[in-house]
Amino acid sequence: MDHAVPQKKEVLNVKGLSAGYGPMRVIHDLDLIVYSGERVGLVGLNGHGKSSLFLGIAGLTGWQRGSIKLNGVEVGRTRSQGPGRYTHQVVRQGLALIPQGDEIFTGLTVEEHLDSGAFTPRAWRERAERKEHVLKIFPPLRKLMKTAVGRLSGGERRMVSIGRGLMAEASLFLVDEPSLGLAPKIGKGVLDALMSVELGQSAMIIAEQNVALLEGRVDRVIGMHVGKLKGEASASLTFQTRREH
Ligand SMILES: Nc1ncnc2c1ncn2[C@@H]1O[C@H](COP(=O)(O)OP(=O)(O)OP(=O)(O)O)[C@@H](O)[C@H]1O
Repeated sequence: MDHAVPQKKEVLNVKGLSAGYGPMRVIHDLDLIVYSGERVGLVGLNGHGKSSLFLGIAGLTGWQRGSIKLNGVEVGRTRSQGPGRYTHQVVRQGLALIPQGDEIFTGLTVEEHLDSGAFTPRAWRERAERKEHVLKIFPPLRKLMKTAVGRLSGGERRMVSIGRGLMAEASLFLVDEPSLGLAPKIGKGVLDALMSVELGQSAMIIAEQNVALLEGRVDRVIGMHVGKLKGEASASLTFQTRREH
Protein backbone atom coordinates (compact mmCIF):
# COMPACT_ATOMS: atom_id res chain seq x y z
CA MET A 1 0.00 0.00 0.00
CA ASP A 2 1.22 3.49 -0.76
CA HIS A 3 1.45 5.55 2.40
CA ALA A 4 2.91 8.64 0.75
CA VAL A 5 1.60 11.72 2.58
CA PRO A 6 0.56 14.46 0.13
CA GLN A 7 2.87 17.48 0.41
CA LYS A 8 1.40 20.41 2.30
CA LYS A 9 1.75 23.64 0.42
CA GLU A 10 1.03 27.20 1.39
CA VAL A 11 -2.31 28.13 -0.11
CA LEU A 12 -2.43 31.49 1.67
CA ASN A 13 0.43 33.55 3.03
CA VAL A 14 -0.49 36.94 4.46
CA LYS A 15 2.30 39.15 5.80
CA GLY A 16 1.98 42.55 7.42
CA LEU A 17 -1.58 43.12 6.22
CA SER A 18 -3.18 46.34 7.36
CA ALA A 19 -6.53 47.33 5.94
CA GLY A 20 -9.44 49.61 6.59
CA TYR A 21 -12.07 51.95 5.27
CA GLY A 22 -11.34 55.64 4.81
CA PRO A 23 -9.46 56.91 7.85
CA MET A 24 -10.28 53.82 9.88
CA ARG A 25 -7.80 50.95 10.16
CA VAL A 26 -9.50 47.68 11.13
CA ILE A 27 -6.77 45.11 10.31
CA HIS A 28 -3.45 45.71 12.01
CA ASP A 29 -0.22 44.29 10.60
CA LEU A 30 -1.57 40.77 10.42
CA ASP A 31 0.31 37.57 9.44
CA LEU A 32 -1.39 34.30 8.56
CA ILE A 33 -0.37 31.13 6.73
CA VAL A 34 -2.87 28.46 5.72
CA TYR A 35 -1.80 25.16 4.20
CA SER A 36 -3.48 22.89 1.70
CA GLY A 37 -5.89 20.43 3.28
CA GLU A 38 -6.46 22.65 6.31
CA ARG A 39 -9.80 23.72 7.73
CA VAL A 40 -9.19 26.73 9.95
CA GLY A 41 -11.67 28.36 12.31
CA LEU A 42 -11.51 32.14 12.75
CA VAL A 43 -13.33 33.24 15.87
CA GLY A 44 -13.92 36.60 17.45
CA LEU A 45 -16.67 38.86 18.55
CA ASN A 46 -18.76 41.00 16.29
CA GLY A 47 -16.82 43.91 14.79
CA HIS A 48 -13.31 42.64 15.47
CA GLY A 49 -12.43 42.30 11.80
CA LYS A 50 -13.14 38.76 10.62
CA SER A 51 -15.17 39.89 7.61
CA SER A 52 -12.64 42.64 6.88
CA LEU A 53 -9.82 40.10 6.81
CA PHE A 54 -11.77 38.09 4.24
CA LEU A 55 -12.59 41.22 2.26
CA GLY A 56 -8.94 42.25 2.45
CA ILE A 57 -7.83 38.94 0.97
CA ALA A 58 -10.34 39.49 -1.85
CA GLY A 59 -9.19 43.08 -2.40
CA LEU A 60 -12.46 44.53 -1.24
CA THR A 61 -11.57 46.71 1.74
CA GLY A 62 -11.39 50.46 1.23
CA TRP A 63 -7.60 50.39 1.32
CA GLN A 64 -4.90 47.96 2.33
CA ARG A 65 -1.18 47.38 2.39
CA GLY A 66 0.98 44.32 2.98
CA SER A 67 1.62 41.08 1.16
CA ILE A 68 -1.03 38.49 0.32
CA LYS A 69 0.11 35.41 -1.58
CA LEU A 70 -2.38 32.95 -2.96
CA ASN A 71 -0.71 29.76 -4.14
CA GLY A 72 2.61 31.61 -4.14
CA VAL A 73 1.37 34.49 -6.32
CA GLU A 74 1.27 37.99 -4.86
CA VAL A 75 -2.26 39.39 -4.98
CA GLY A 76 -2.03 42.04 -2.26
CA ARG A 77 -1.16 45.58 -3.21
CA THR A 78 -1.81 49.12 -2.23
CA ARG A 79 -5.24 49.92 -3.49
CA SER A 80 -5.34 53.55 -4.32
CA GLN A 81 -8.10 53.32 -6.87
CA GLY A 82 -10.91 51.78 -4.90
CA PRO A 83 -11.92 48.38 -3.61
CA GLY A 84 -12.65 45.56 -6.02
CA ARG A 85 -10.25 46.78 -8.64
CA TYR A 86 -8.19 43.58 -8.57
CA THR A 87 -10.72 41.13 -7.20
CA HIS A 88 -11.14 39.32 -10.52
CA GLN A 89 -7.40 38.56 -10.49
CA VAL A 90 -7.56 37.31 -6.92
CA VAL A 91 -10.50 35.06 -7.83
CA ARG A 92 -8.58 33.70 -10.82
CA GLN A 93 -5.76 32.88 -8.47
CA GLY A 94 -8.10 30.50 -6.63
CA LEU A 95 -10.20 32.41 -4.11
CA ALA A 96 -13.85 31.66 -3.36
CA LEU A 97 -15.41 34.12 -0.91
CA ILE A 98 -18.72 33.09 0.58
CA PRO A 99 -19.81 36.34 2.20
CA GLN A 100 -22.12 36.98 5.09
CA GLY A 101 -25.74 37.56 4.19
CA ASP A 102 -26.16 35.09 1.30
CA GLU A 103 -26.26 37.64 -1.56
CA ILE A 104 -28.60 35.63 -3.69
CA PHE A 105 -30.97 36.61 -6.50
CA THR A 106 -34.45 35.70 -5.36
CA GLY A 107 -35.80 35.19 -8.89
CA LEU A 108 -33.20 32.65 -9.98
CA THR A 109 -33.61 28.95 -9.32
CA VAL A 110 -31.33 26.92 -7.09
CA GLU A 111 -29.77 25.31 -10.15
CA GLU A 112 -29.14 28.66 -11.82
CA HIS A 113 -27.39 29.86 -8.69
CA LEU A 114 -25.20 26.82 -8.50
CA ASP A 115 -24.33 27.19 -12.19
CA SER A 116 -23.41 30.83 -11.63
CA GLY A 117 -20.72 29.69 -9.20
CA ALA A 118 -18.97 27.72 -11.95
CA PHE A 119 -17.61 30.81 -13.64
CA THR A 120 -14.23 29.64 -14.92
CA PRO A 121 -14.25 27.68 -18.21
CA ARG A 122 -13.05 24.53 -16.44
CA ALA A 123 -15.62 24.75 -13.64
CA TRP A 124 -18.33 25.36 -16.27
CA ARG A 125 -17.30 22.25 -18.22
CA GLU A 126 -17.37 20.26 -15.00
CA ARG A 127 -20.56 21.82 -13.64
CA ALA A 128 -22.61 18.61 -13.70
CA GLU A 129 -20.10 16.77 -11.47
CA ARG A 130 -19.64 19.87 -9.32
CA LYS A 131 -23.39 20.14 -8.78
CA GLU A 132 -23.50 16.46 -7.83
CA HIS A 133 -20.75 17.14 -5.28
CA VAL A 134 -22.72 20.07 -3.81
CA LEU A 135 -25.90 17.98 -3.66
CA LYS A 136 -24.07 15.27 -1.73
CA ILE A 137 -23.03 17.92 0.79
CA PHE A 138 -26.49 19.55 0.88
CA PRO A 139 -29.00 16.78 0.02
CA PRO A 140 -32.10 18.93 0.73
CA LEU A 141 -31.27 21.02 -2.36
CA ARG A 142 -31.74 18.06 -4.72
CA LYS A 143 -35.52 18.35 -4.85
CA LEU A 144 -35.36 22.14 -4.99
CA MET A 145 -33.19 22.57 -8.08
CA LYS A 146 -35.99 24.15 -10.16
CA THR A 147 -37.37 26.25 -7.29
CA ALA A 148 -36.80 30.01 -7.17
CA VAL A 149 -34.46 30.89 -4.32
CA GLY A 150 -36.94 33.50 -3.04
CA ARG A 151 -39.24 30.69 -1.98
CA LEU A 152 -36.67 28.89 0.18
CA SER A 153 -36.23 28.91 3.95
CA GLY A 154 -33.26 30.71 5.53
CA GLY A 155 -31.37 27.46 6.00
CA GLU A 156 -31.97 26.41 2.39
CA ARG A 157 -30.81 29.80 1.12
CA ARG A 158 -27.62 29.45 3.14
CA MET A 159 -27.06 26.06 1.51
CA VAL A 160 -27.47 27.66 -1.92
CA SER A 161 -25.09 30.46 -1.08
CA ILE A 162 -22.40 28.11 0.22
CA GLY A 163 -23.09 25.62 -2.56
CA ARG A 164 -22.53 28.32 -5.17
CA GLY A 165 -19.14 29.07 -3.59
CA LEU A 166 -18.23 25.40 -3.65
CA MET A 167 -18.95 25.25 -7.41
CA ALA A 168 -15.92 27.48 -8.03
CA GLU A 169 -12.56 26.20 -9.14
CA ALA A 170 -10.91 27.46 -5.97
CA SER A 171 -8.12 26.48 -3.65
CA LEU A 172 -9.09 28.77 -0.79
CA PHE A 173 -12.66 28.98 0.49
CA LEU A 174 -13.44 31.82 2.89
CA VAL A 175 -16.79 31.19 4.56
CA ASP A 176 -18.09 34.11 6.59
CA GLU A 177 -20.40 33.26 9.51
CA PRO A 178 -22.21 30.31 7.94
CA SER A 179 -24.51 29.87 10.95
CA LEU A 180 -25.49 33.54 11.26
CA GLY A 181 -29.21 34.15 11.60
CA LEU A 182 -30.13 30.48 11.47
CA ALA A 183 -31.88 28.46 14.16
CA PRO A 184 -29.21 26.59 16.18
CA LYS A 185 -30.09 23.16 14.79
CA ILE A 186 -30.06 24.42 11.18
CA GLY A 187 -26.79 26.32 11.76
CA LYS A 188 -25.18 23.19 13.13
CA GLY A 189 -26.38 21.25 10.07
CA VAL A 190 -24.73 23.83 7.77
CA LEU A 191 -21.48 23.54 9.75
CA ASP A 192 -21.69 19.73 9.60
CA ALA A 193 -21.97 20.03 5.83
CA LEU A 194 -18.91 22.29 5.65
CA MET A 195 -16.94 19.76 7.69
CA SER A 196 -17.84 17.08 5.17
CA VAL A 197 -16.36 18.97 2.19
CA GLU A 198 -13.32 17.07 0.97
CA LEU A 199 -10.63 19.68 0.66
CA GLY A 200 -7.95 17.74 -1.18
CA GLN A 201 -5.26 20.33 -1.93
CA SER A 202 -7.55 23.27 -1.15
CA ALA A 203 -8.10 24.95 2.23
CA MET A 204 -10.99 26.56 4.04
CA ILE A 205 -11.26 29.32 6.65
CA ILE A 206 -14.57 29.52 8.47
CA ALA A 207 -15.31 32.70 10.42
CA GLU A 208 -17.70 32.08 13.30
CA GLN A 209 -18.77 33.89 16.44
CA ASN A 210 -20.03 30.63 17.84
CA VAL A 211 -16.82 28.84 18.88
CA ALA A 212 -18.77 25.79 20.00
CA LEU A 213 -19.68 25.03 16.38
CA LEU A 214 -16.00 24.73 15.44
CA GLU A 215 -14.43 23.16 18.50
CA GLY A 216 -12.89 19.79 17.93
CA ARG A 217 -13.93 19.81 14.27
CA VAL A 218 -11.49 22.07 12.47
CA ASP A 219 -7.73 21.63 12.28
CA ARG A 220 -6.98 24.85 14.16
CA VAL A 221 -8.84 27.74 15.66
CA ILE A 222 -7.45 31.25 15.44
CA GLY A 223 -8.81 34.05 17.56
CA MET A 224 -9.28 37.56 16.23
CA HIS A 225 -9.35 40.58 18.48
CA VAL A 226 -9.43 44.22 17.38
CA GLY A 227 -7.97 43.54 13.98
CA LYS A 228 -5.18 41.23 15.13
CA LEU A 229 -4.86 37.49 15.41
CA LYS A 230 -4.57 36.69 19.08
CA GLY A 231 -2.96 33.30 18.91
CA GLU A 232 -3.78 29.81 17.86
CA ALA A 233 -5.01 26.78 19.63
CA SER A 234 -5.74 23.26 18.71
CA ALA A 235 -9.40 22.95 17.94
CA SER A 236 -10.08 21.39 21.34
CA LEU A 237 -9.14 24.52 23.28
CA THR A 238 -11.70 27.16 24.03
CA PHE A 239 -10.84 30.77 23.47
CA GLN A 240 -11.63 33.25 26.18
CA THR A 241 -14.14 35.61 24.73
CA ARG A 242 -16.07 38.28 26.51
CA ARG A 243 -19.22 36.28 26.16
CA GLU A 244 -17.74 33.51 28.33
CA HIS A 245 -16.98 35.70 31.34
N1 LIG B 1 -17.66 48.88 4.52
C1 LIG B 1 -17.26 49.37 5.69
N2 LIG B 1 -17.09 50.69 5.84
C2 LIG B 1 -16.68 51.23 7.03
N3 LIG B 1 -16.42 50.48 8.13
C3 LIG B 1 -16.59 49.15 8.04
C4 LIG B 1 -17.01 48.52 6.83
N4 LIG B 1 -17.09 47.18 7.05
C5 LIG B 1 -16.72 46.98 8.34
N5 LIG B 1 -16.42 48.16 8.93
C6 LIG B 1 -15.96 48.34 10.31
O1 LIG B 1 -14.79 47.56 10.49
C7 LIG B 1 -14.77 46.97 11.78
C8 LIG B 1 -14.62 45.46 11.64
O2 LIG B 1 -15.82 44.94 11.10
P1 LIG B 1 -15.94 43.47 10.49
O3 LIG B 1 -17.28 43.37 9.83
O4 LIG B 1 -14.76 43.16 9.68
O5 LIG B 1 -15.89 42.58 11.83
P2 LIG B 1 -16.39 41.10 12.06
O6 LIG B 1 -15.52 40.54 13.14
O7 LIG B 1 -16.45 40.36 10.81
O8 LIG B 1 -17.83 41.33 12.62
P3 LIG B 1 -19.21 40.83 11.97
O9 LIG B 1 -19.40 39.49 12.55
O10 LIG B 1 -20.21 41.83 12.46
O11 LIG B 1 -19.05 40.86 10.49
C9 LIG B 1 -16.04 47.41 12.49
O12 LIG B 1 -15.72 48.53 13.28
C10 LIG B 1 -16.96 47.81 11.34
O13 LIG B 1 -17.86 48.80 11.74
